[in-house]
Amino acid sequence: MAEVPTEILLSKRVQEMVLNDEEPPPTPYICRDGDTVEEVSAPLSLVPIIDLSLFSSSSSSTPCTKQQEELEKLRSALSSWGCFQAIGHGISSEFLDKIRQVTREYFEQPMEEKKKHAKGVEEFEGYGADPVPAAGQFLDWSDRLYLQVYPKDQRKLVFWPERPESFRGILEEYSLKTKIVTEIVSKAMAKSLNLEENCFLNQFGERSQYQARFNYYSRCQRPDLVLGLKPHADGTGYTTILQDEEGLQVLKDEQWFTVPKLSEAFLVLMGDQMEIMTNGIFKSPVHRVVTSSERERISVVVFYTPEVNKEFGPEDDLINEERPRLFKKVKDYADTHWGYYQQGQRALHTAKV
Ligand SMILES: O=C(O)CCC(=O)C(=O)O
Ligand SMILES: [Fe+2]
Repeated sequence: MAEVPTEILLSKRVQEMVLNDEEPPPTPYICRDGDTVEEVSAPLSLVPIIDLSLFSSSSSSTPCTKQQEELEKLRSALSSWGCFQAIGHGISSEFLDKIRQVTREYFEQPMEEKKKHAKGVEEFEGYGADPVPAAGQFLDWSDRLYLQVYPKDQRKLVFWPERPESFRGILEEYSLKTKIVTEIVSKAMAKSLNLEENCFLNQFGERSQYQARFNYYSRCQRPDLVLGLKPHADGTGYTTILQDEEGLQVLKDEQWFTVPKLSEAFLVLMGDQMEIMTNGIFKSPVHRVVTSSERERISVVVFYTPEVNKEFGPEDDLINEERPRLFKKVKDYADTHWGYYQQGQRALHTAKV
């Protein structure tokens, strides 16, 4: 088969190729041949579950025993896995189903409808795929809609779908609700490290960034050859991920652990910037998405990142003789991260002292 240039492939959607029966996947998507790392399936994978409802009465300065136990569980989860499944977050299961449903409806629309919000191959926002990666890097077997949500004055509404009609309203509501959850999580993370509860919120700043990414992972005839999303760590502060089917895997102890499907939960996953702020105590885990030959998968991801141009670094109280400073103060780390990501590499070393 003749090689199709990457730019041409990226101007066409994976979903389109699957619907047109243009499989097996073209070469730039083939990245798994000979992949030998062990995979641990969902029932056996013990991704920690944390009940956020135990933290919401956080005004009290002396946490009760149950809260204290959950804080310890949180600290241990983030120091080993770098992620946890959040329950008790205050967002109803009906609403989570609603956003999953509207995401599916969005992607199931005809291609012309989605292409109304298409991004250029070098842009971030809008409907399409990631910008063209560095030469020799693989392409992801997925399609996305990527939107800046907060600060509100940064929204580019031209990319916000008008169909399904309920889409914008549901995204607005989901963003407001996840914003509240990130406040609870940020405070709980601080308390779990015996820090002042607002310290991370202050580091993220008043104009912290929320980007929403809606992912559509088409089924693939050869899931053994492609990945929905290549292995990477997030360049964010942290990320929340709502899924409707299994497919996300987190690397721990040199094994891929599948994140189990829990309809009432979403995954909270540390990005590199939380690893920096906690002086390396919390881990930003490598993760990836595998595809299935039987069903497609959607996920709704919110990237939560410190405000643009704001310097941040390890909390002073986490630097001591036993744990010397590991990271410098940095700013706009997400940009550095992106440059490395496009070459299939991590950027965390650039922040090391
Ligand atoms: O779709 C998922 O489950 C994970 C998405 C992800 O890791 C990302 O968008 O960075
Ligand atoms: Fe990610």
